[in-house]
Amino acid sequence: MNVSAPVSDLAIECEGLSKRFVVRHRAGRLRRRRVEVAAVDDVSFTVRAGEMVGYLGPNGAGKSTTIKMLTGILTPSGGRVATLGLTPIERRTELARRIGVVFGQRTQLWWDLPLADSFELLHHVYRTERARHEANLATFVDVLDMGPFLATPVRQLSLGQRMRGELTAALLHDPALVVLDEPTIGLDVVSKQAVRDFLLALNRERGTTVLLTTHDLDDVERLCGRMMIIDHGRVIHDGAVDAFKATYGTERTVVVDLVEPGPALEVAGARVTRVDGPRQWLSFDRREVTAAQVVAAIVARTSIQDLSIEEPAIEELVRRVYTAFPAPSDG
Ligand SMILES: Nc1ncnc2c1ncn2[C@@H]1O[C@H](COP(=O)(O)OP(=O)(O)OP(=O)(O)O)[C@@H](O)[C@H]1O
Repeated sequence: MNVSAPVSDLAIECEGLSKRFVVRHRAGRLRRRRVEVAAVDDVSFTVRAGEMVGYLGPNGAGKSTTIKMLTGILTPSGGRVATLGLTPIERRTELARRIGVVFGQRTQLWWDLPLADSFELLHHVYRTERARHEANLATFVDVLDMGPFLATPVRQLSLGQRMRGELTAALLHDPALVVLDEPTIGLDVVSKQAVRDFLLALNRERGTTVLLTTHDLDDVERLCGRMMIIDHGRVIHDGAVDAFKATYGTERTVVVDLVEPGPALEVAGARVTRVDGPRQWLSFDRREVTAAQVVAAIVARTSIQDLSIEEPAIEELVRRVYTAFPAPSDG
């Protein structure tokens, strides 16, 4: 496919991209009804080389389906897509050498072999230069702290250890673009941080383009300059993370565990939205008060045992986008 801009400028380009699945629903005891699902519906966007973009959406929104089309796993039902200047489904092998893909739920590691053996096998699969392979591996083992479990069979690794292995497997061949599907899902705090730091360094030091799907707004906030939100197959928001937060992500919630259950706390600028025994949820607009002010006001009134600050969930943000810009009727 000819793309209008030089390959080096655009890592991903899709226009009117769609994917429809036909599913059969039970209709009565014997009959089944064919129902068409528009998993991705007329999606257009570009990602410049060197960008880090978050692709967010609730369950079933169409994130994985988009990624599968970008990487040549699924054929689009309509529209066009170019990844690193190539039509993915036609140039799958060539593309595979130039991109890295991590699907959180699937593995590209050999289950029964020690982790290190998978890396060695991938060196042969990608036919990377030995010196480059060794140098990359040494860096990744160091940064992701994989030394202690390199000799462990993959099936015995914890989820966090395996995810570090998956990232390494996807990046050993120096891809220009890495596509990550839920890279931090289910990870403990330490592994999450290790994965995020690693991706940031990769982008900063090597200029690798990163597209990641996630449910986790925290991932996007820490990693990406830009976020797209997909819902029911359509991109309903595409813009800078900062601007989005300033518009939609202004509400925060302090969750506080009191030493003793008590009446709803009264704190200027915050309101109690839920009480469960000694635990209370206080929501506030961070343009009006800071979390520190809310916490200080609580501590001045009562003794607390613990507290945390919650970000709004992606489902809530999607709702706010719709409230601000009601979706056009599909008619
Ligand atoms: N192979 C398939 N056959 C039929 N329907 C499918 C298939 N794959 C996905 N779908 C449907 O397409 C829609 C989008 O699914 P997709 O997996 O892309 O969403 P997602 O945003 O990645 O969700 P999640 O966050 O739950 O992984 C859903 O309604 C899903 O049920």
